This record gives sequence, C-alpha cells and structure tokens, in this order.
Amino acid sequence: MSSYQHIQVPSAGQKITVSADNSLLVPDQPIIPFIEGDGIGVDITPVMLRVVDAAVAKSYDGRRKIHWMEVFAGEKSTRLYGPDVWLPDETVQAVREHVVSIKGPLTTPVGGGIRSLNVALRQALDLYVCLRPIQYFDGVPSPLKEPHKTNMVLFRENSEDIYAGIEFAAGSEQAKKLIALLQNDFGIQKIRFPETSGIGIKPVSREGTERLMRKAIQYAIDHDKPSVTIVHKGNIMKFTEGAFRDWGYGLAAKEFGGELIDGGPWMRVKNPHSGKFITVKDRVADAFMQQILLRPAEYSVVATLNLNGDYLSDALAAQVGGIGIAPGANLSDTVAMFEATHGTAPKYAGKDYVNPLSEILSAEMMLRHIGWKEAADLIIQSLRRSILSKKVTYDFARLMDGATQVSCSGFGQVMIDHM
Ligand SMILES: NC(=O)C1=CN([C@@H]2O[C@H](COP(=O)(O)OP(=O)(O)OC[C@H]3O[C@@H](n4cnc5c(N)ncnc54)[C@H](OP(=O)(O)O)[C@@H]3O)[C@@H](O)[C@H]2O)C=CC1
Ligand SMILES: O=C(O)CCC(=O)C(=O)O
Ligand SMILES: [Mg+2]
Repeated sequence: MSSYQHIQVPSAGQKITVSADNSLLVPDQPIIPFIEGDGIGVDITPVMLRVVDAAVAKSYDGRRKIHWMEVFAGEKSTRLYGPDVWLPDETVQAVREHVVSIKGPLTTPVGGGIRSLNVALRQALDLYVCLRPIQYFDGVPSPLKEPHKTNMVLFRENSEDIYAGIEFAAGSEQAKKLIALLQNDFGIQKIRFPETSGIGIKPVSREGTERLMRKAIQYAIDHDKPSVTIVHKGNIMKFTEGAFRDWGYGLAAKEFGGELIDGGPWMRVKNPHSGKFITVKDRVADAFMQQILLRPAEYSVVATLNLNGDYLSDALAAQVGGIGIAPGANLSDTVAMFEATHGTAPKYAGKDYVNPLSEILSAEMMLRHIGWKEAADLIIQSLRRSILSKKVTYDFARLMDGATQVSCSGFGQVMIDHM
C-alpha cells in the first residue's frame, strides 16, 4: 500500500485493478477516491456519497460496500499542502492507482491565475474521452415542448484543442516571438493588431481524433444507436476542425467498414450485433446548435472537439432540465474519473441549496462502469420517483407547478426515502 502525506487510506477495502485486456477487476469492497471540490462541492459531494452508500447497501445487503478515500485538489489542497499546491502529485497518483474515482467541481479563475485543475487532471491521466449523456426524465422542467426527444450521448475530445492551454498573453515575450515568426517566416500579414494580440494554439491530431471517434462508434454499436454525428467548424478551421471531420470519417471506413452513402461524405457502418446500419454524418457546429433545438430526435451519439463539446454539453443539458442534472465521465482506456458537467456555482457555495443530481448521476455512471448495475438502477428508479414526488431543489422548483422546494441534502434524503 502506498504511503501518502495527507491522504488517509481506509482501513478496509481493496483497490480496483485492470486485467491484461483492460477490463476491470472490482472487489466487493473497493476503495474509491473522491475529490470534494470547491464551491458547491462541499454541498453536493457529501450528498452524493450518502445516496450512493444507501443504494449500494440496499442493493447488496451489506455484501458490497464502497470504502471512500478523500483525495485533495483545489482550495482544500492549498489549505492542507501549502498555498501554491493546487493539485498534489499524490492525488494524481492515488487516482491513477485506484483506477476509478469521482470528483466535485474545481474553480478556475478567468483571465489570470492558475490554469484549470480539471483540465490538468484530464491531461495528467490522459482521460481523452469526456462522455456526457443527455437524457430526459419525466417531470423535469424543460424549456422544450417535447423534451424526451433530446436523447444524446456526447463524446467530447478531452486532451487537445484550444484546451491544451498553449497561449501567451498580449505583449509577452512569447507572444511577440510567435507573432514575429508568423509574420517573418510564414508571411502572415493578417494579424489585425499584432502589438496587442494574445496568441492561442489549437493542436488537433489524427491520433487524438481517431481514438475519440473509435470510442464513439463503438458506443453506438454496443448501445444499438442509430447515428454518430461529427460536430466541427471545419469550414473555417480547415486543418484542425476540418481534419477532425475527415479523420473521423476515415476511421469509420478503416476500422468499422464504413461505406459512403450517395457518394459521401456521410457513411453507414453495419452494427455487427444488431445487423442495423449506423449513419455516420457531420454537422457544422453553428447549424448543429439550432438543429438540436428544432430537430433533436435526429441526433444520437455526437463526437466533437474539446471546446465545442464544452459549449454543447451545457446547451444540451438545458434542454433536459439544466446543468443541475448533467452528469459525466472522463475516461482513458483504463482510468475513469466521474464528474458533473457544471462548475462550482460560487454564489451558492456552502448554502445547502443546489441540485446534487449531476454528481449523483455521475456516480450512477460510475456504478454502471464497475458493473454494479443493481445499485445504478436503484438510483435511477429513485430519481424518477423523487422527481414525480415534486420535492425538488430550487432549480426545478422555480419552473414546476405545485413543487415543494427542498435543500440539497433534503433532496438527497428524498432520494434515499424513495429507494
Ligand atoms: N468540471 C469542473 O470542475 C468545472 C468547473 N467550472 C468552474 O466553476 C466555476 C464557476 O463557473 P460558472 O461559469 O459560474 O458555471 P457553473 O456551472 O458553476 O454555474 C453556472 C450556473 O449554473 C447553475 N448551476 C450550476 N450547478 C448547479 C447545480 N448543482 N444545481 C443547480 N444549478 C446549478 C446555476 O444557475 P442559476 O444561477 O440559474 O441558479 C449557476 O449559477 C468557474 O471557476 C469554472 O471555471 C466550470 C465548469 C466545469
Ligand atoms: O475547468 C474548468 O474550470 C471548466 C471546465 C468545463 O467547463 C468543462 O469541463 O465542462
Ligand atoms: Mg463546461
């Protein structure tokens, strides 16, 4: 067992491990690390832990139990490890060694200050898929007339794009050098205000695109989905977003036997399990943004780049009730870290007010990921009953007729009562 500086290893429980074919070996008493998170993390994470413990206890009569191990990042880490230590090495190490973990949101300042710890964790562990399902539950208030028609699974590339964090401030030596290089060696004369421009770099690779696309198509096959849509802005950013589209289609052809439909570029891939065809298509991101509102039923699995995926996940969440009910997972081929789509919502921090469902549903994805289907199903069943009971947090209560508003922990209790 590793020795850590501040992480307390539970006295019972074992690590989840990975077998040679990358499948998980999950003991009945796994140790699972969690990061509480900044802002509303202090509210939602304890509620998530209670709800998950209740679902596991009820589903397995005590035979199975999660031994939670708190690991630290963000503001809590600076209080423990020192003012400059936002993401201790031992946190990354513990998350890697324990294979499956869950985290609350972490703050990233706008403009200056530290770079995103969320992105740093994804990069350090090469969690290259950000998987965000968008699903409607009956009774959840939505701005749409037919919210159940929005049923998508977003595969957001999680390791590249402008999110790589390669940017240089206006006036910095690096920005000046890069601008000079572009002007002198590449003949670029169209930087409108070279003296006062910041510069950002957008790396998008074939390998990065292909591994993301492989997961998206495989997901469509495994879950018998009708289509995979590549969303990009390839008309403007030809060699990054346009290449993402082309490499995506290329991968569909090369590895999944994709055939052109009517001369292309759309393709069809045969699902070897169901025998049905999966349409692989693409949409330019702006057009896609209007179609998800007007014709959401036409979209199922979506594969996109990092920044598009960030915007789209909140926009799609709004269609089915908002980012209070928007879960997610960050995945590599082995390590998985589950986290809500939303951030730290600082104005509500510590008020026991917000909706804990995004993090609870992220935990539900985690339970399914480790094969604890009964506990995951129980959480979904209880969620459905809890929504129909109309005892909900402020975000739903303000849009629901006849609702009783409950606190964040109060909603956790409503869910436990409905198990
Ligand atoms: N993965 C992560 O850890 C993420 C971190 N962040 C970080 O979080 C910080 C705050 O970001 P911000 O732009 O305010 O976005 P947030 O997602 O934190 O919050 C925006 C709004 O969304 C609603 N909301 C968020 N969470 C919930 C919830 N659990 N229940 C109900 N409603 C919710 C609230 O809406 P309303 O005002 O209508 O009540 C809130 O004001 C930033 O530092 C950002 O970088 C952002 C996204 C992801
Ligand atoms: O890292 C952050 O602060 C924001 C990340 C984010 O918005 C996301 O992953 O959806
Ligand atoms: Mg986001």
